[in-house]
Amino acid sequence: MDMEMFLRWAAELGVSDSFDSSRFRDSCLGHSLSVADFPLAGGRGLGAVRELRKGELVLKVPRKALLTTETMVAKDQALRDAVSVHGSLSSTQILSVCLLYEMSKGKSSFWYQYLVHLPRDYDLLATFGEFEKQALQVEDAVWAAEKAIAKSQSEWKEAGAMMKELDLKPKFQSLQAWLWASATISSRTLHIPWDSAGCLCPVGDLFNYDAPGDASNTSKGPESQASPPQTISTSECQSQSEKLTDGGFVEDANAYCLYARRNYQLGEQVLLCYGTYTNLELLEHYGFTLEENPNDKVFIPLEASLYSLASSWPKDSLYIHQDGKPSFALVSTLRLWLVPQSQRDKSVMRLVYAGSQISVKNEILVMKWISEKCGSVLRDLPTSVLEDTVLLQDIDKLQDPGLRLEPKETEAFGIEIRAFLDVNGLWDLINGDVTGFSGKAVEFSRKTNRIMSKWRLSVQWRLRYKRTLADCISYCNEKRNHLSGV
Ligand SMILES: C[S@@+](CC[C@H](N)C(=O)[O-])C[C@H]1O[C@@H](n2cnc3c(N)ncnc32)[C@H](O)[C@@H]1O
Repeated sequence: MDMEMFLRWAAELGVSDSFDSSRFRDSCLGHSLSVADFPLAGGRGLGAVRELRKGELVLKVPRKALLTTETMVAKDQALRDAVSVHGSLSSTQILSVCLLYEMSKGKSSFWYQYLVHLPRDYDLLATFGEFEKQALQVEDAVWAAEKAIAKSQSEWKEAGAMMKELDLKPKFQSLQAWLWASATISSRTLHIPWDSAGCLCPVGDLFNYDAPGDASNTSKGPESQASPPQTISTSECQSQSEKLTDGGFVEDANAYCLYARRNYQLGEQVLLCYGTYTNLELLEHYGFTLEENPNDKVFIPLEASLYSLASSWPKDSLYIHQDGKPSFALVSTLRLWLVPQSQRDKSVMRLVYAGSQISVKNEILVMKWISEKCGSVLRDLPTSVLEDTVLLQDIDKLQDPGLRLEPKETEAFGIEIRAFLDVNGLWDLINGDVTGFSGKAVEFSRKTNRIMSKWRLSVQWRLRYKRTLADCISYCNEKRNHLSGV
């Protein structure tokens, strides 16, 4: 019902998924898209209500509906004055303050119908507590979380004077509120050319994420040669569709235009590509990871001499793909590194830069080196793939709203789950119901559930990392066997 009011409000502002927005005053959706729940791929999202073709315009959001610093300031003199005084803040900090200010207006905000549908909580790295952060285990990831947390705190402090000047209520000035606003902006804004902070795009920010590289599928839906169904002002935006497979602000239309990035069948979730991200970056900026991410990269610690040798390949090109294959640059660098310095002559260098194998012996050494390195990284981590798999199952049990644990189940809990229950003082709650006599399901507080979701994401991330290393070991060993003719 609430959602219906929101979609009607958006329709009144001209948001539309139809060629003739004036015919659809009750809802801005229904011609191409509808809001639906996709529990395995992002939760609330947009589904196709008919077959959609790649490149077709599926949603148009007029400029006046967008939440940008510009549109918010245009409606409020006090905000305009504060923004002009605090020009030293970054545009993202300014947009965060504007968003909190707009939230503080409650029902009197022009965007109230949109604001009430924003998520209450986020799982971005900057919102992780100590326990969830340590659960990432891998040094680079823990460091990324620390950096994100510290950045949010310092940005919040810097924006303090502006929030004070706007006389925001204490709850809107809190770090908690700041984390909410900056996570909203990080995970929901779309790019606009006139403000690097981007814009919040009502309805347009309901699209869930599809990794680039998967957009090539054209076989599922109808063939693109068929004559196009009538779509919204296609002519206005078509010239842009080559450049923007997913969407962008179109000056001529004075609106944000979003396009189908591939063919979709009726009922399928319509996805948007927000960019190319590794799983750690997805976690940092959007608060989720993908089990299958063609852009994921696993970095392993390498010797300093290897980095200096790899000057032809940037440091961030030395990694392992999610499917376990070492990157081209990593293999090339190692080929050279494993040749004794005295033998690195012109012919060797030529082979290395051409991306060719130097010799069977060298290639075997390369595969052995990578496999052993991955093995040692895996051994040095506190838990194994198997332990993490069991832990994820246990977290899922704890997250089950109808949770009723048998005593033997809690006795079998591993160290980490015990530590979680200790740190959060939850043993009594668990044990109280373990007797089974109460017949009542264990109910965790909202705060505990939030921590659990983040902890689960950390375990999911590190498990995916370890699986990639294990796959890399198999890949290298297979290659070695093949090369040695085993
Ligand atoms: C722009 S919003 C998309 C709409 C969002 N699901 C909602 O209910 O408002 C982006 C957020 O959706 C979620 N999300 C998007 N794509 C996802 C995916 N493929 N898997 C899991 N979560 C996803 C993440 O929480 C992300 O921060």
